[in-house]
Amino acid sequence: MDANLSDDEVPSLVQPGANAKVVNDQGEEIPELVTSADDTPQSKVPITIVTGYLGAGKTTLLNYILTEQHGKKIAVILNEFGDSIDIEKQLTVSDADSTSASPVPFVPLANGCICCSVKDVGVAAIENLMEQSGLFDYILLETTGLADPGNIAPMFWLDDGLGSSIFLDGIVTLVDAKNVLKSLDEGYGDEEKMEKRKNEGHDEHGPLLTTAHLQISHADVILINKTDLVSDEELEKVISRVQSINGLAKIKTTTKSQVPQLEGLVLDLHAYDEVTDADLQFASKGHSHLDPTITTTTITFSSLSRSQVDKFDLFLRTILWEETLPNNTPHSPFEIHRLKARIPLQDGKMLLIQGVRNIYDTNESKAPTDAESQEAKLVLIGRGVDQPAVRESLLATLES
Ligand SMILES: Nc1nc2c(ncn2[C@@H]2O[C@H](COP(=O)(O)OP(=O)(O)OP(=O)(O)O)[C@@H](O)[C@H]2O)c(=O)[nH]1
Ligand SMILES: [Zn+2]
Repeated sequence: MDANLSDDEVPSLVQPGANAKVVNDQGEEIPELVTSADDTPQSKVPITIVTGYLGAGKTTLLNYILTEQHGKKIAVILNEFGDSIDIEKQLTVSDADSTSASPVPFVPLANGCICCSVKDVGVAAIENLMEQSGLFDYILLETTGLADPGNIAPMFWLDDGLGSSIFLDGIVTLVDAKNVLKSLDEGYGDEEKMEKRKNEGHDEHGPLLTTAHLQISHADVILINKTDLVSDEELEKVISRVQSINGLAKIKTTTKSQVPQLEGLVLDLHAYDEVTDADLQFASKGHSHLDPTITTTTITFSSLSRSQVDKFDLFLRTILWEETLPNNTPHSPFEIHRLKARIPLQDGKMLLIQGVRNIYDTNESKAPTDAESQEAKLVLIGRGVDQPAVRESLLATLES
């Protein structure tokens, strides 16, 4: 399977403005802000997506969790989300079969957990599973080694049908310490592969994105596993490389996927409903350009007035939906995988923004406490995000 997915393969349900189209006098479509979900009600079941390259230790992690004391009834789903084309097929199948679908087979496990091993059923399986809710209060979804979390996450984050019963808690990516550098370099310097992609009509620039990049750039927690197979020196190299790609994720090293604690590392991450000061502080500690393909960049600026909020929103829509900069500012191509922002407002409130690929969600929260940074921060993960033009264009848009 070709794991290097491009934008035109993003399933239509996550396209911006797909639900609501507003047209102005000139007949131009005015993009609508993705409206934020209300605070997650208690009845919603959290889902953690466990991803990672082939053999990285995903199943080992799930088995470890199921034998640990965590006081939760966890449903484990082994799934094979392929690329977006498969997801669309799965959605169609789920519609056609929803009345006749047989109940998902459950296998009882230790600790009151249940396992439901479904392959190639995708969203339909989870919907069926939800009909049995009450049986469990947490879902762990193991995706295949080739899945792109950037395609999977939005289905659980914003899709209304599913969003009503479950919510995306976070994405945990397992990394094989022994093999990850090789996987990340796979697309680099491979002229033949790049030529083939160009001929297929992909707009490539620079080294190819590998599946390993996609899984690291979308992660909220990264577990660098199999530490027993590498030297301390090699491990340091892996940590630096992973950090240079994704400066937002929490990074932990593990052997046999044995995480030091479950809470906050695998369960209850709240990665999509909170944007903490600490998250962003970590990202802005500075980064090296160890990976030529994907990096994290942090743009800081001062608090915004109400009228600047609209300008900020215009900037976001332009970079996320048009993959360009406002006012035709010249720039090299860029592609944003993940975004978080925490923006103090001059009226004392705080704007919290989350994004995955081209969808984003804005929430307003109470004023920051004295201990928290009063500086506005926008963190971007993706390719080409650290070019000066992005920062300059944001500042110019805010001042316009
Ligand atoms: N040496 C070593 N082996 C490990 C470690 N963690 C897992 N393994 C082994 O690596 C192999 C793959 O682990 P899995 O947990 O099945 O990996 P996975 O990510 O689920 O693999 P796929 O589902 O095939 O993508 C198994 O034989 C594990 O026992 C570790 O920390 N060190
Ligand atoms: Zn597995």
